[in-house]
Amino acid sequence: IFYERFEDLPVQDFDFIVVGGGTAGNVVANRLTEDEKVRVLVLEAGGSDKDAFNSHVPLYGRRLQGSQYDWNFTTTPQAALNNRSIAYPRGFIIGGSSSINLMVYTRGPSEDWDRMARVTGDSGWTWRSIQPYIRKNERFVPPADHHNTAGQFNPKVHGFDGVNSVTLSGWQYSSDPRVMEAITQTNGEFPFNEDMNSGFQLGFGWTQTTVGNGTRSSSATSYLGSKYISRNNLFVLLHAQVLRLKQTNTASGVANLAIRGVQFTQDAGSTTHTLKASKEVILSAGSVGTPTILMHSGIGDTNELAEVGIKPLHNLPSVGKNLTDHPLLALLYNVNTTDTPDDILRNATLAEPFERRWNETRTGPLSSTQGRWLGWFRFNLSLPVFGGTPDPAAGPNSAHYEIIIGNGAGNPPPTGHFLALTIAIVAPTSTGGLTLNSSNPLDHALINPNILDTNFDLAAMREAFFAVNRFAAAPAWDGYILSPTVNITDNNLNDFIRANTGVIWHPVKTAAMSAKGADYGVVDPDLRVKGIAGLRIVDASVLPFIPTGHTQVPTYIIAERAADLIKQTYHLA
Ligand SMILES: Cc1cc2nc3c(=O)[nH]c(=O)nc-3n(C[C@H](O)[C@H](O)[C@H](O)COP(=O)(O)OP(=O)(O)OC[C@H]3O[C@@H](n4cnc5c(N)ncnc54)[C@H](O)[C@@H]3O)c2cc1C
Repeated sequence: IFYERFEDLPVQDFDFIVVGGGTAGNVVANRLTEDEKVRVLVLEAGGSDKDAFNSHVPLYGRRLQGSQYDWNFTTTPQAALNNRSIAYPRGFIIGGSSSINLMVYTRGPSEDWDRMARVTGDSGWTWRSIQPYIRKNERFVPPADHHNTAGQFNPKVHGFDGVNSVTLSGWQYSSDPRVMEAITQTNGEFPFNEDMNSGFQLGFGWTQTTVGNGTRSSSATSYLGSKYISRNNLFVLLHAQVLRLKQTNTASGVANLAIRGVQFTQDAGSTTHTLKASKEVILSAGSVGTPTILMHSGIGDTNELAEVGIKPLHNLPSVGKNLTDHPLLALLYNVNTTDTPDDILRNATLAEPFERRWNETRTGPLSSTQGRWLGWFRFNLSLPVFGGTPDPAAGPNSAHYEIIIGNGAGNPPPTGHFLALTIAIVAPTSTGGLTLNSSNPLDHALINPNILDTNFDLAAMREAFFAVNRFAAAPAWDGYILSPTVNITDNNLNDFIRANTGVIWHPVKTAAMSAKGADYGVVDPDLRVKGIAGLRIVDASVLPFIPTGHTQVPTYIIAERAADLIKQTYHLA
């Protein structure tokens, strides 16, 4: 049941307290409360998604950025991006970032998972081992327009009985068949892949999204859907911002440190409450929230904490380190058609009939995202431009860059119709970090993804730019693409990249998993915090490498397995 005020909670003793009702946190809360004897409290800083219209309409997904449902973080000035600070959205709403993201569904290549298993020494993370968790999460459903999807995905590699809806686009645009034509015309450089979620990702395929019945499927709409939230052992307290974790034993010495207490506020710190879990606290506040809470609790690099006036409790220098994200560069092309969502996105009057249609039938252009196709490709690393960098990819079948084909501009200017060919570098080598600005847990942390810091990442962006130009030059686009919206030559390309690159909002690694006994990392492969009893981390921050794909599905998979690991520990049903 959802609660708005601490005073309304009917009980105060819980087996588990989940910090953050986001993508991962709601999975854990759902699975643990399958056992009726277990009582779970979720503390979520944001509010309800009920009236968040833009969160439910797939086409309007971008409108959540910068809204009341966003934490509205910004990065520190990014040296390689002309010192620009860029917006760093994270969901401030039940469902977390799954309620504000762009819904792309990618599991990454099998090599991502096998590398994670290898490095952490836990075979439970291999591609083969995680298959049951993919199935527990995924419910593949027909698209909103019920078109024939034969050849657009491979049903053999999908789950149809999970909790979280996944589908193909339910609205077709005239650009779509041209993509297929361009694929066949580009001499095998950009091959077709029927299903990038099979474990083999390379090539172009149709975008799969976390949408069902023309509506966003978030961890809130799915894992906290009506049949689960009505459980009388599941309690979700909204508007509850966790400030710190609290030690719950008094014995000194790291080996005995136990943390099962949580201090939180519902009124920006005027009043605080402290609750204790009898079994575990599960930290699921995301790649920004989780290291921030750890550090304010005295868990992190002891010297750095002392510098901002925080009393160190437990030295774990990897907390907040190695923050990594995917650099993103959108290339817009003017097109010779009005069959794009640009008009709907910029003009409320033109949007009105489509909104009515969506309200009545959950169909039409609002039922789908702008993302049409995704392509995953590798560079020839022997090119001098890469300067001998060892292959940063997870393996020989894992991509270095991604091309996202979107219909229409993300934020359309007042006139024009567009095709967006957006580049993401999915095997970046730059890493940054997250540190505290002050000892006040209500202050935002300093977030530095250090985008394009390395020569490899800049060279990769340049090469991907040339690749996109080759794809856009295919005859299939004759009469459709009129021109790029900006004139870029080899000479001004670096300037263009530095002035326009952003991120795709996939921060990871800030509380990374490492092998048991490793002298780095924050959690063991079973996601328990190293050297602390009673505390686990379950969210994107534990990923030890940035996925070769978008991060929500890896997060869901980690959360599904984490729930199983917790159940095993306590012999739960
Ligand atoms: C704009 C945007 C677009 C994206 N697009 C895609 C996409 O298309 N496909 C994809 O795969 N991935 C996408 N991602 C990334 C993906 O959504 C995230 O990687 C994933 O959702 C992270 O899940 P999480 O559980 O780690 O964190 P979150 O889902 O962010 O959950 C963290 C939760 O903790 C809460 N919280 C934080 N601090 C506190 C605190 N102190 N007290 C209480 N609660 C707290 C937050 O409010 C939030 O609800 C996108 C992300 C963004 C922001």
